[in-house]
Amino acid sequence: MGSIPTTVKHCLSYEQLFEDYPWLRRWLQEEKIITEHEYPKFVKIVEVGPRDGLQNEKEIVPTGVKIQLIDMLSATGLSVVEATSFVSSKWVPQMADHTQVLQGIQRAPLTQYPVLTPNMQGFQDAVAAGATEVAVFGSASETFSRQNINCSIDESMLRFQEVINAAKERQIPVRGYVSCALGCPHEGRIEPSKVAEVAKRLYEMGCYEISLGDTIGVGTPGSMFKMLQMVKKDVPIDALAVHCHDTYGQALPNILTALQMGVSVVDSAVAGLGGCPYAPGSTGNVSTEDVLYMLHGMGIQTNVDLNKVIEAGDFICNALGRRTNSKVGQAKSGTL
Ligand SMILES: CC(C)(COP(=O)([O-])OP(=O)([O-])OC[C@H]1O[C@@H](n2cnc3c(N)ncnc32)[C@H](O)[C@@H]1OP(=O)([O-])[O-])[C@@H](O)C(=O)NCCC(=O)NCCSC(=O)C[C@@](C)(O)CC(=O)[O-]
Repeated sequence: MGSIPTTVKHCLSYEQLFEDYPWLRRWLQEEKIITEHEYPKFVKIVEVGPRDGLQNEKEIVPTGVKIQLIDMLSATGLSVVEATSFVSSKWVPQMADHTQVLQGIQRAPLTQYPVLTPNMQGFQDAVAAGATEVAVFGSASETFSRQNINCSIDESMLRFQEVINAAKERQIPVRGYVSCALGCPHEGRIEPSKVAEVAKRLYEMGCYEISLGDTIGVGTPGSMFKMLQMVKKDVPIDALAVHCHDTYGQALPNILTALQMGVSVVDSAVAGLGGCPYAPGSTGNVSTEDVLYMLHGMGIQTNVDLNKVIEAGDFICNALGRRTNSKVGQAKSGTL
């Protein structure tokens, strides 16, 4: 029997075939013809600890501590550190020092420091304070939208459009959040089609990335899969991020599910800090340390130094007088 011509050999190599046609692997997986997964080679971590992590703290965290935390996180190699929120201090007193924080940090050249801006007032204040990236935050739940930002989903979209238009004029990138993507503290289950609708609106309005928030951490790999399957029909997978709170201990499996579906941006908070003041019962975000440990163990690159994140976690936990929520942080410090 003669040797197989090179072109045919190539056709016989699945890896080559998948490299040439990346959609083929996903289609075969979705049709359940193959069950192996292709993971992204690089994952971008969006560190939300200084904002989402601290916004719900009862005692006001000194501005100097927030600044030192952000500076320590900047030194880890993180390319995004969400710094603060330009929201009403009556609603979220912990973020009242937004301007001092943003102006006090030492910006690393390759790191972005987005801030939350719910409306034009927040946007203008953020720009005056030197913000170079902002985020608008909507919800897939009507009730949560009213509780969190005091308006309906439709009204919020009008406000966000104004912010996005003004940001475009200044070439300021805008990130979009969709809260309650896997459940709402008031309405319970949220239809994936509703999440997809809100995500699509934000994307079409000009948000470069849409972060899908499991605000109260009730999702499972099953609900994450169904939700993402719906959303990715309307928003390119490359423009999606996942933002998982760990209330029911499902954050890492949920993130793994998202990675298997092609998501390559993950929000997390150092030491697993956090919770939304308007989401009763929600606990902290998945910890950055645990996400990094999982990703690095899988051979996925992040350009983030895990040991330096653990140091930042130790610093903020000492300042708050509390034990880290990160399993990796606990294991490394021998306090498991
Ligand atoms: C959106 C508002 C401001 C509406 O609040 P409102 O009371 O409806 O606002 P308003 O337009 O009626 O104005 C009332 C007062 O607020 C002031 N005001 C108006 N806008 C601002 C502003 N930007 N900054 C500072 N002050 C502001 C405004 O100037 C006025 O002041 P007064 O005349 O009474 O002295 C309010 O509801 C608010 O601040 N909400 C923020 C809630 C929040 O920060 N939640 C946590 C973040 S979301 C989250 O954590 C979820 C996420 C993103 O992590 C993803 C996930 O896990 O799902």
